[in-house]
Amino acid sequence: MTKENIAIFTFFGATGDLAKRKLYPSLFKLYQKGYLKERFGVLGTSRADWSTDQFKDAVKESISGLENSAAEAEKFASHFEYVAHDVTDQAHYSALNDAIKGLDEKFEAQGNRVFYLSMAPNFFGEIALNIKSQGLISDNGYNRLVIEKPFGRDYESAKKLNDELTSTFNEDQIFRIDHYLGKEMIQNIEALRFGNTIIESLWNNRYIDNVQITLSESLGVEERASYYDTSGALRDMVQNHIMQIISQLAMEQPVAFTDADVRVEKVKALRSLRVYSAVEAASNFVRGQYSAGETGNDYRDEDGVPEGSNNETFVAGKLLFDNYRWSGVPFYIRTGKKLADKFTRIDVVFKKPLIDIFAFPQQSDAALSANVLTIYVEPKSGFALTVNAKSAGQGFETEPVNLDFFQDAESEKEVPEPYERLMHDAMEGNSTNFASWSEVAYAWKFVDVIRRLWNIEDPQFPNYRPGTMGPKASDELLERDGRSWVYKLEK
Ligand SMILES: NC(=O)C1=CN([C@@H]2O[C@H](COP(=O)(O)OP(=O)(O)OC[C@H]3O[C@@H](n4cnc5c(N)ncnc54)[C@H](OP(=O)(O)O)[C@@H]3O)[C@@H](O)[C@H]2O)C=CC1
Ligand SMILES: O=C1O[C@H](COP(=O)(O)O)[C@@H](O)[C@H](O)[C@H]1O
Repeated sequence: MTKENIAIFTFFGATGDLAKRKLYPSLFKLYQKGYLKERFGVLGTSRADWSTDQFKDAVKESISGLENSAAEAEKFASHFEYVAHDVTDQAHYSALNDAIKGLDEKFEAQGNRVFYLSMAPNFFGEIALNIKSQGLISDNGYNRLVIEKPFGRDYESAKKLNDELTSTFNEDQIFRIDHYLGKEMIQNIEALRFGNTIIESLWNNRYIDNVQITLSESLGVEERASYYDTSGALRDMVQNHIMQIISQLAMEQPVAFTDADVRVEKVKALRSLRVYSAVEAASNFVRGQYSAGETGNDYRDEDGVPEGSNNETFVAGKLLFDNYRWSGVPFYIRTGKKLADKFTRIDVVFKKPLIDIFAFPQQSDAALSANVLTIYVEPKSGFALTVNAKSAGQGFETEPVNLDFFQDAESEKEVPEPYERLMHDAMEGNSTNFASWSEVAYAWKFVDVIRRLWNIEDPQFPNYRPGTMGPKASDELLERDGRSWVYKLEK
């Protein structure tokens, strides 16, 4: 049976892009599924001088197409209220407090509060401090802070932010959103590994040759240059999403499938990630920036990108763990904008059999292929294992064949959107799929070395064409180890 959640949400940045495109539709889906019923309220706030009716209209607009009837949308929107407020104006938090208390009383929310910061990160610390000093914390229900990315821009700034947040909220009240952790197939990594003896027993350096993680995007920087040009692919995708994926792939089996136990293992994995010296970083990481394609612009000529920007729109790298399970197994990663296609996949490449008995005495021309387990995260959800099998026929040739599983359209429909899943988890107090401070800290320490190196070296940009899989140096990174990317473009 679906359990009803009871809470008052306060959305800071309520008129913003993320709130309208993702947060209200996700709350609405929770409402349609019965996780939210009567006892929830939403206070939206930002500087815009909106009335509650205007806010309700914006909410209805953002869920249009999802609702079954106008009455359903109206009923959902009746839980929303708006207060115009500048988060830097301390005195005005009392208005928010009154509105939250009013909603709490109206919807009998028992003092449960979720503060969702969907604003530019430079406001996060200040809002958290004011939530406490201006008395927005309830003393009868729970108080949780959901916080958007980016969490700092290096270790130092992240630490400062964390200190500000933890002066109001305890670690178990802070939910650092990483929407990749809300994706179905990322969550499936744990099921696949710890639910299958045949996989977990081979999940180590005796049997795995290398692991490849690709987060490929076909769009360019679009309208987000002001943010993206100060971030770049390393901070935007590697420090958070890729580090989270890698920690799930590399961690040891948790004692139990609880948030505390999973976090312990993810942190242990990240602690054993080798933090490079500058020299090692230079040889193990490559960056790229896209040029004009047949239609678009060079990145440097995109709207809002400063002339001559050295910001990277592509990263590839090789990561190494210094621990018993993974010593000697490279984890190759790559991500970038304006690549060949939009997809996310993980390829786990197993070692080939030590002896290829079919190659001797020359019974077969074809060498055995390495077994590859591919986790397809998006756009399709599923996994495939390539194994060598005998080709049908008189002779004895082997060929790789696929054992695969893909979710069908029916089950895809059941899969919650990442934000839907994560907001539900936050109400449930389940932080398994949120980044803990220690994970964030270790990820920054790893990334900072590369960033510092790139800040002082002048790159040769642009160095890749749209529609490719990035610069040549990304392929060379693997070729030099006698390997290649499993996913490559057909020539
Ligand atoms: N958009 C996206 O796809 C994604 C966004 N994020 C993260 O989500 C957060 C929000 O992003 P996004 O929605 O795109 O940003 P927007 O710029 O679209 O929205 C910012 C919001 O903050 C409000 N705001 C700005 N200054 C103040 C202020 N002084 N006091 C009160 N309200 C203020 C704005 O309203 P007003 O101007 O009326 O005050 C607006 O509602 C960021 O941390 C971003 O990194 C993360 C992943 C994806
Ligand atoms: O966090 C971010 O992720 C998106 C890619 O997310 P996806 O779910 O569409 O794969 C990326 O475009 C954006 O730059 C980054 O901030």
